[in-house]
Amino acid sequence: MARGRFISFEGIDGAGKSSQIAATLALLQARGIVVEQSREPGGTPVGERLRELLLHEPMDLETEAILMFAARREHLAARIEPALAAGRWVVCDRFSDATFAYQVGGRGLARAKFDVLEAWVHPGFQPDLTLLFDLPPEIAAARVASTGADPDRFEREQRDFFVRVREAYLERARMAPQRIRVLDANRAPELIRADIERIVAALVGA
Ligand SMILES: Nc1ncnc2c1ncn2[C@@H]1O[C@H](COP(=O)(O)OP(=O)(O)O)[C@@H](O)[C@H]1O
Ligand SMILES: Cc1cn([C@H]2C[C@H](O)[C@@H](COP(=O)(O)OP(=O)(O)O)O2)c(=O)[nH]c1=O
Repeated sequence: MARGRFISFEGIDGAGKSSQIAATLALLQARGIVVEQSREPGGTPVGERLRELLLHEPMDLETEAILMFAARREHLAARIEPALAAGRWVVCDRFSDATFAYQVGGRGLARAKFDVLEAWVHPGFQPDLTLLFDLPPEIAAARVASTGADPDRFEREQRDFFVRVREAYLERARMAPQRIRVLDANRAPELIRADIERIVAALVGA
């Protein structure tokens, strides 16, 4: 049986990932692919409990980075690896590129420490495809505000933080241009969906 594929969605808060993830799942299912949806931090009982802490409890930066990777280790072991091995695809809202962008880029975690954690938790493993939703932080912030939901610890950060997060995402994309596809997220949802359909169709056919 062919191994499943792992697709991650990335971008600053309010980039518009959520609705496009739903459309992508529908697209894959319409092609007969069995696909699981997940998210980080989260995706497992342990991971969801860590998510509660990470999103709401103030903590030291290195603690934050280690907990992100602890949740990820559990996610890989309990969910992602078994699904891919059984031929199922996994579509995930965020993965390690988010730690590079938020903890290294946004908060200033030493890059060498990120590299150690990443090499420990998933040596040689990366998503087959990452869709990076790129847009100016002020537009994303207006979208987040318009939802009226209570902002979490990350969403409460100021513009400068998201400028750094965005730049780190783009730097990461330059390091892995085959895997990370940058989408202009400051467009109508239908246009973004059309790009995703094209990119995902190529992966299905590959
Ligand atoms: N392309 C778009 N143009 C304008 N508004 C959008 C677009 N995509 C999403 N939104 C809106 O922006 C808000 C945040 O979108 P969401 O998908 O939750 O972002 P994310 O999951 O990346 O944080 C929602 O209210 C959503 O309806
Ligand atoms: C996976 C991950 C997420 N995060 C942050 C980014 C987001 O602000 C937050 C949760 O992500 P997300 O699920 O996108 O938030 P929401 O449900 O509000 O759309 O966690 C990191 O800082 N580092 C990471 O490694």
